[in-house]
Amino acid sequence: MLRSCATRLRALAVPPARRPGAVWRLFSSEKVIPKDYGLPNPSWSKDLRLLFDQFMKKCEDGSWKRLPSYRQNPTQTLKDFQTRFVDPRFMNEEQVSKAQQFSRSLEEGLGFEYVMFYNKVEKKMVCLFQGGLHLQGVPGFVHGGAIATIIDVTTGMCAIAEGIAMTANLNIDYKKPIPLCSVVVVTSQLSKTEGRKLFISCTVQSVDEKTLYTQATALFIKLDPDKRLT
Ligand SMILES: CC/C=C\C/C=C\C/C=C\CCCCCCCC(=O)SCCNC(=O)CCNC(=O)[C@H](O)C(C)(C)COP(=O)(O)OP(=O)(O)OC[C@H]1O[C@@H](n2cnc3c(N)ncnc32)[C@H](O)[C@@H]1OP(=O)(O)O
Repeated sequence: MLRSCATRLRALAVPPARRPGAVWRLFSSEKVIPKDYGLPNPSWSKDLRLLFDQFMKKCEDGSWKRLPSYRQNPTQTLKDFQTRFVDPRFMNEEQVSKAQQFSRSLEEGLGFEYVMFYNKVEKKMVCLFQGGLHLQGVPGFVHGGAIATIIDVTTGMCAIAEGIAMTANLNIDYKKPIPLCSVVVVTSQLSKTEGRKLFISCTVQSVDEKTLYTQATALFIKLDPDKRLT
């Protein structure tokens, strides 16, 4: 398993800016096309590609939607969020412009490789996740903090589908270690809403659904537009 992961990573020896789909600066207009990280790349295993294809098929009737995923939030989304929730005294424009989504900040194939699909009717978010070699905790297995991250991101996107929300509580039961470079399915579902509180359940399972690696519950709170975060 580790060997095949390393083989795929050798295909990534091309600098990021030269890879197809990477962020390109077009010199004439300085227009920047952000890369969508929720699409296959050479580091994706056969398992991840197969599952991706299966979910793309489910998208054809409109019941599921693939979520595009970027390193940086779209400018307008970021502006709206800051204007509504952040005290301007605590904003550092330079830092904000350089900041990246944590789960997308590692090199392709070595960190979090994932794509998410959302079913609006079922209020369900599915994340197909392959944890790379730089996410190691116990030798050969994915670090518990990395597992918590992918759960937070998946439950978080499930919550954000209801409105801008932040994690207030995350409870995780680690039941079996997740082998590095393997593919797992993270499924989260909105189970209950009480006012601004969103209760979300989550499982991390093997592709064949025979192994339950991790189970979690999360509480997200929809942000109150009358309260600043800082
Ligand atoms: C945020 C997204 C922004 C933009 C989206 C754009 C693009 C998306 C792209 C990528 C996103 C990727 C997904 C990322 C997901 C990651 C999410 C995070 O990791 S967030 C970071 C960790 N969380 C925090 O730092 C939050 C820190 N806490 C707070 O800021 C506040 O506590 C809060 C959560 C904002 C809540 O404060 P409020 O003043 O708004 O609420 P309260 O009046 O205190 O409480 C309301 C209600 O909720 C109950 N409650 C609050 N906290 C808890 C808790 N820990 N446990 C249980 N219950 C809690 C409280 O008792 C109240 O209940 P009620 O009285 O019954 O109404």
